[in-house]
Amino acid sequence: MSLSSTVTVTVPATTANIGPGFDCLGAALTIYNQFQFAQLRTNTEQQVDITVEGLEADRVNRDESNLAYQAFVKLYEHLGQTPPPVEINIQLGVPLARGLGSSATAIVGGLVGANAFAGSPLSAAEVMQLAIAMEGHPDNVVPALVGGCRLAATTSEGKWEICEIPWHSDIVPVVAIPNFELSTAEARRVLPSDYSRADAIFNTAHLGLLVRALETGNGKWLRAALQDRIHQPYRQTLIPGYNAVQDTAIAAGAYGLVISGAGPTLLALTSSQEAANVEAAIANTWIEQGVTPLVKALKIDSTGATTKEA
Ligand SMILES: Nc1ncnc2c1ncn2[C@@H]1O[C@H](COP(=O)(O)OP(=O)(O)OP(=O)(O)O)[C@@H](O)[C@H]1O
Ligand SMILES: N[C@@H](CCO)C(=O)O
Repeated sequence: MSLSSTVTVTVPATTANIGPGFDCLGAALTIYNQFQFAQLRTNTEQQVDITVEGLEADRVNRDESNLAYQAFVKLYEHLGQTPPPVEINIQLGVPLARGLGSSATAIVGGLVGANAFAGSPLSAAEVMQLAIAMEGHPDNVVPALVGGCRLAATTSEGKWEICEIPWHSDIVPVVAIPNFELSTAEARRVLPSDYSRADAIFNTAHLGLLVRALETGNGKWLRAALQDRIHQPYRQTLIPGYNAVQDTAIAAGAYGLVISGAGPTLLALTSSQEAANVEAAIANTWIEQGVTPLVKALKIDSTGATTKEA
């Protein structure tokens, strides 16, 4: 099998949970990270040479602890092979630790890059299983790999069943990315380990309604469906100004506003008509609350990770 000498993997950001879909629902967004892998020619024991450029580049590790490299090694370990020495160039467009799936881009980039580098021995489904195992939950890595909005559920054999959730073209995702980080680990620590039957029923009903609302574009359903009792009530306190921004976004015409992934980015869903109003209202209110956000209307990426080999 002929092996590629350079592999470039482009991976979209993702927004996970979307209100009631904690740890099972996520969508790919039109912001991207790029990971380029090339053979490292060296006479030393050096295994990896990492360069990072773009947004917040100085915040990413350049040693063997780098998550994209860890994923690269993981795939070779899975194959029972020693990973080759590799040069990795990372171009960052997805802000780090903001609830937009930056870690998922690194995991997907490393696994997909290693698989292509090794001559594609694993199927897309096998790469997906490895990615979910590395991230610990499917809601970022699955849409990062295959694009679109995806619901993931385990089968009785413990595998993952992935279902595409159609996203109505008039529902616009607006992200408000604040100027501070919140690690997923920290945002998971504040969650309880048990929930009441009432909360379980509440989220089951709202997730069902959300799936239908996303598909049909029914605004009345969407307004009700974005409520959640599993993670948001516990995480809101980690995000200054959350309630004020939510109120103002809804007053400006958003169907609702939720925490993107583990936060602190906030995600408003709105119609294309109201998107500009909602963007301005969120930005002004969060600034009044002392937080400087970057607010952007995005689209759903329908492709997921793409690979170029040279
Ligand atoms: N491009 C990258 N290359 C290497 N490591 C990365 C990259 N992007 C993120 N990481 C690692 O992932 C960490 C952030 O992961 P974390 O799960 O806390 O946030 P997130 O993935 O951005 O948010 P969320 O999971 O809520 O969407 C970073 O601190 C860094 O260690
Ligand atoms: N479902 C995850 C997404 C962030 O990785 C969480 O909310 O913790």
